[in-house]
Amino acid sequence: MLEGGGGSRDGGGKGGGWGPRGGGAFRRYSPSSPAAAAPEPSSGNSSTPRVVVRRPLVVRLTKDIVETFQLCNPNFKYSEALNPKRFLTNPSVGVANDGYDNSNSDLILHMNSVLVNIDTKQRYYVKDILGQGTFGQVAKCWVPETESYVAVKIIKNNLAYHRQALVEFSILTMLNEKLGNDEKRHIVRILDCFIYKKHLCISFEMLGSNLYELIKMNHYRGIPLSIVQVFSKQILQALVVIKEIGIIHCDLKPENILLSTSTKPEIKVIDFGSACMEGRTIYSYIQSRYYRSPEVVVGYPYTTAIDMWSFGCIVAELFLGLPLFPGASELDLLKRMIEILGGQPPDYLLREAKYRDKFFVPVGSIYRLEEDEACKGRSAYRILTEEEYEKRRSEKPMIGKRYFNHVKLEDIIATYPYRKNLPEEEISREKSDRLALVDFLRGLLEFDPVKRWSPMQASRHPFVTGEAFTCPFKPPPETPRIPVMHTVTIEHNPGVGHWVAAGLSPQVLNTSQRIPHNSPHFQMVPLSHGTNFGSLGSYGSYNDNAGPGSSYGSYGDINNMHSYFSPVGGPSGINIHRQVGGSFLGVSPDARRRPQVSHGNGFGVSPTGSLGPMSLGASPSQFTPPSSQMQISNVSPGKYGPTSPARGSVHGSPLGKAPAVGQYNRRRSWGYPVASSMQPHENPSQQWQGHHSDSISCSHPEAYSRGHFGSPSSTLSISNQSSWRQRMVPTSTNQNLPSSTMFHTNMGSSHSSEVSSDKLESSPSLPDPADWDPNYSDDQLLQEDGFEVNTLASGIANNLRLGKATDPSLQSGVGKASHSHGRALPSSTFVSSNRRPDGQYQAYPHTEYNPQSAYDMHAGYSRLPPISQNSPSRFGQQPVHRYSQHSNYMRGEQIYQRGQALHSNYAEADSHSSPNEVFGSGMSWGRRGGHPISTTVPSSHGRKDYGSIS
Ligand SMILES: Nc1ncnc2c1ncn2[C@@H]1O[C@H](COP(=O)(O)OP(=O)(O)OP(=O)(O)O)[C@@H](O)[C@H]1O
Repeated sequence: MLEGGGGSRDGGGKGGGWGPRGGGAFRRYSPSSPAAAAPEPSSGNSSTPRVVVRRPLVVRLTKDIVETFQLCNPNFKYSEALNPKRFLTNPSVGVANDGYDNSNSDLILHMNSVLVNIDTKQRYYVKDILGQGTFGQVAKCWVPETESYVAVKIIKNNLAYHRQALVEFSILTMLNEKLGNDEKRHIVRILDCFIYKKHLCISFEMLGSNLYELIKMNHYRGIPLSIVQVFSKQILQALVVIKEIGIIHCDLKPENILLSTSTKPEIKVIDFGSACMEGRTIYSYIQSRYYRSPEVVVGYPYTTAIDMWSFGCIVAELFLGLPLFPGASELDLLKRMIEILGGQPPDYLLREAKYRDKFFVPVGSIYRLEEDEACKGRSAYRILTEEEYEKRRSEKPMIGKRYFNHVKLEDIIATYPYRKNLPEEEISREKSDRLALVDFLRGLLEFDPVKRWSPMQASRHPFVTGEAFTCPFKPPPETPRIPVMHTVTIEHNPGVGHWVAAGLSPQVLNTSQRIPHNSPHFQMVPLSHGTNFGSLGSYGSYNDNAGPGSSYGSYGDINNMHSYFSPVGGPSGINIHRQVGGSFLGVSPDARRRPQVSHGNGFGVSPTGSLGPMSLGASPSQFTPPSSQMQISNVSPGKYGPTSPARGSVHGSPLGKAPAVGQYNRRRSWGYPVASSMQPHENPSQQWQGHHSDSISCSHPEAYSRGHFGSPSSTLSISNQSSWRQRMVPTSTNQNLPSSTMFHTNMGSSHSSEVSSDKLESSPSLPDPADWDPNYSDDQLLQEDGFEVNTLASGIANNLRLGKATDPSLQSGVGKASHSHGRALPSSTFVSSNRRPDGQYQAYPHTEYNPQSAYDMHAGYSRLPPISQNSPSRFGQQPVHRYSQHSNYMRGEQIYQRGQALHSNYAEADSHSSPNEVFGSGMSWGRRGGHPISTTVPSSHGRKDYGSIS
């Protein structure tokens, strides 16, 4: 760079530095200036330009560049808007929604994009992408007012995803309300919800890495038991609440448990996008395979107990660093369970299981009585051998390698290498802790869902409480009842309903649906009129005993008992307009049956205090006047994209989350005939024998009631959570909800929706899962149950429309209320669908790999080191491998990697690490002296190469 001595402010640049501050480098441009007019001669006189090299060139060229330019030209003005955009969304070419959306229906985001909640004027400045998937994108956003970051999930401009996101929103809002400001809350906070450019946006508190990433950072060595214990306790606290309000998460796995940004070891459960209500289980293809419960695998009606199975798998994996059941296929998964745990799913369950014959063969009379002494201990079914399976299905089952040196759970845990240099007394303490762990896992990984411990029971285990473990744990009864009058207040509003101002009912009952007989689940359930319970948490139920239809949150009688789900009243972004007697987001799946209900018979359940009318689980009378009939389309939910837990579905769900496919083969299918999912609760007089117990009886199944959620006065509004750090939305008496996301019930509009949706779904074919999923078969695309078509999300979407269009974007697209249909329909892109031979549709998102996804979700939030794009999230890996079989086993591949890495790394074991070191520098804890992996495969693949586990 030339420095004109004459022009230099410090007299020839002597000691003046370079640039505007140092002077000497530039001077204001002036046409009359000799320097500007003509270069100075390069002779050796005093005005000879000279090269000044004081700081690195790049620094000199860029530091204070704006001021430098302004010095040169006072008219120069810096405008960020003129900067070239750094796109965060890929592809970044706008092809729909006036150029705002890409071909995947994703909102095209770039650095510093601003998302605005039009109602509250809250602005979110996009700084990065935290995750991208079929649902849309999760962006890390800056909120200037609070000077903090939030995670905003921006849903694709697509009806199916939109609906599904509403379900997630509803459920999370409900959970958030339930939790209030509970210190011990371990469920992600939802902060705001709004529509921006036709995209539903949900903002969450910002969290850090997930548990899988944590394990990975620890080189797939288990984390110390003390940490496992802390996390277990917290996850259980979350599960207690989730169960209390009758929700099944359906996708619990390490990836969906995130570390909080606090300095304590604290986790939060995320991703309720697959969740459903107990008793309203539509989809049988749920849960990520490694964490899939046996009853789900064999197709038996499931309950919240499936989350406990997943939880057991997670606990084991946290300790071992490896998944306990890394099944390469469902047969393999079952075989591993049977091998490691001993035993198998009980006969009563197999008898009723939809897919029993796919995995089991009868080896005796299936009608023999379990109590029959001669048959005791012997099952009427045996799992198929690989050969039998192949013969039956004309395809070889995928069988993965075994990674542990031992077969039985007890041995795997006991022989897992201790951390190096552990003092003797530490070793003996850990030995005892491991015994407790085994006992704990036994209660969670119980084949019989009835005997499997509930969250409340598990949380009493010495492994969690830290008490000395001496003998097999006998859990307390599940739902000890407490007198209702001590816990609830009831308002009676004739014609409107009752509101139990406390708690939400945990359990759903729909006795009108298939109830397996001869099942410990159901056979002992003496139902009678008026014995429907709206239970209050897991500690009590309210027995109104007032006759048919008088149950809280349910209606009907023994033959037709229904429950409701009207979860949202609204967090800040959502409003509910009550029309024709009430409106709700998350209508009752039973809507079609409402005519059966007599007006005013039902009761609603409402959380205490802040909630007004219109409850979640309100009586039908509150939702639907006798004269009006909520109609929900009879078409299959899947047709429109089930709101399924099966979002990730590679198999079926139009919401198929392609990105997730690569990691877990998250095959899911559509609903199966919903069977009643009564959750028995034990007769208080009976003592559970824990997992050793054989005697389980069901007393009254609890009617599923829902506390009011979304009252108009509402209260449920997120903005009421005054202590929330991220309080985006000003408390407003006007339901705190942005007009942009107001929902109106639209009675009787289902048919039109059907038509609309049909159109949407008629797009061209996409890859068939059969092409890449080894386990795929058409019959696994589960048929939808006609009744259950109208479930949670379906209800939400089919019967609501986005109202008040203060957001211009609502004039069309997702936000647009269809006059005739009353439905929110995206104007532009929809998930491509593929009509299957069985008449159902499948839709697949056009998700592409996003090379830009080297997201640093940790920066500034977690003390954990940043994770490279290719390492951590099994979801973060986008669909390069989407339709590849290999992609399904990516994690297995990692196991190979682990096997290799272990040998070199274990020497640095730090035996004295404390739990808190997890969050301190490095991962100095959890290192072990060896590893129980028996099969070490040459690691020719890098982490990016997602090879097969087998
Ligand atoms: N509150 C949060 N804080 C930080 N990151 C988050 C948060 N919520 C989500 N993420 C990131 O975004 C990713 C996707 O979020 P989420 O799991 O809710 O979406 P999803 O479509 O349901 O994903 P999945 O395919 O894993 O089921 C997560 O894996 C996580 O990395």
